[in-house]
Amino acid sequence: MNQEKTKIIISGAFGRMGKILIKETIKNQETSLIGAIINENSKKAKEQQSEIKKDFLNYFFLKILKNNHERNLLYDVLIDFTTPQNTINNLKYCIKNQKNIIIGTTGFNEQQLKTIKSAAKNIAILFSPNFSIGINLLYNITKYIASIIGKYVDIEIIEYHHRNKVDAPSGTALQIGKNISESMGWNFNKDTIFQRYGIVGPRKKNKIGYSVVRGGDIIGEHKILFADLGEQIEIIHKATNRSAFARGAIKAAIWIKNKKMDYLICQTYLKIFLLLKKIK
Ligand SMILES: NC(=O)C1=CN([C@@H]2O[C@H](COP(=O)(O)OP(=O)(O)OC[C@H]3O[C@@H](n4cnc5c(N)ncnc54)[C@H](OP(=O)(O)O)[C@@H]3O)[C@@H](O)[C@H]2O)C=CC1
Ligand SMILES: O=C(O)C1=N[C@H](C(=O)O)C[C@H](O)C1
Repeated sequence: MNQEKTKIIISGAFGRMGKILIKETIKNQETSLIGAIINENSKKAKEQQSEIKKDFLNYFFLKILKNNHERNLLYDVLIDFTTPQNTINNLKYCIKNQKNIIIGTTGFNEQQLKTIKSAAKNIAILFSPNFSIGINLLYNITKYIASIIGKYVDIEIIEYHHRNKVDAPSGTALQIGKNISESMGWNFNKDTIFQRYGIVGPRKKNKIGYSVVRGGDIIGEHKILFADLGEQIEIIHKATNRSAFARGAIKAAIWIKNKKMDYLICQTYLKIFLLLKKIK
């Protein structure tokens, strides 16, 4: 392979996703891990620092980037699976240093989403709440089913995640709902049922209902139910290992390396994956 490796920095080195991203970036023949950023103010990060260095000592010397100055290293792409506020901060550094970014973080508010979109006037951004291939296929499958029976069935999205997840519903569940709403000509902000409690009355038509489950170490499960009278369709995706997300994000980083400014969200991601598969 003659092509130069994609130089990657990972933000959130000690997070659930950060750790697996580090492992997968090291394993990947087409990428080279330049460093990983920790939360300087985090007690947990200080405690885990020696542990993670020990873990990776056999592979390489993990460069922990502690301050903003250090981030101006030669890298191509930053991968960020952290928190909304930290992602917004990272975006500023990426714009300043003209580096592209892969965003996997979820839970952004409207203002933050606008900031991400406008940052794409300066750098290339691929932003997806779910980097697994299965979910990106499911986006299309559910839109297709909705286009045929969506007007007369009840559509419910049920998502299951681990007890430490802080945002709800998941970014993926919201994206599935937005895709269906858009394809049906519904208004996602109005035609959504996020809560039910007490005497809520019969279910209204043309609305998407949400249920959120949090427990134990569930990595991520999304179920889309199309319920009619006398029959139901359920489309289920289960993530059984975070490496599915990490590998997808790394593929995306390789792809975005030399791209100029642009903003791409998840639906485009499947096309990118298929393209990469064809190339190999
Ligand atoms: N798009 C996708 O495919 C997927 C998206 N996600 C999303 O990714 C995000 C992270 O998930 P997960 O790994 O489980 O969460 P974790 O809480 O395990 O990890 C988040 C990490 O971000 C770090 N962080 C926070 N602030 C800073 C900062 N200022 N500088 C550097 N690091 C910082 C935290 O450090 P500390 O704890 O030390 O403060 C922590 O290590 C979530 O939004 C989740 O929904 C998750 C899986 C797949
Ligand atoms: O926080 C998680 O763990 C996950 N978050 C993403 C989301 O909010 O959609 C994706 C995945 O299901 C895991």
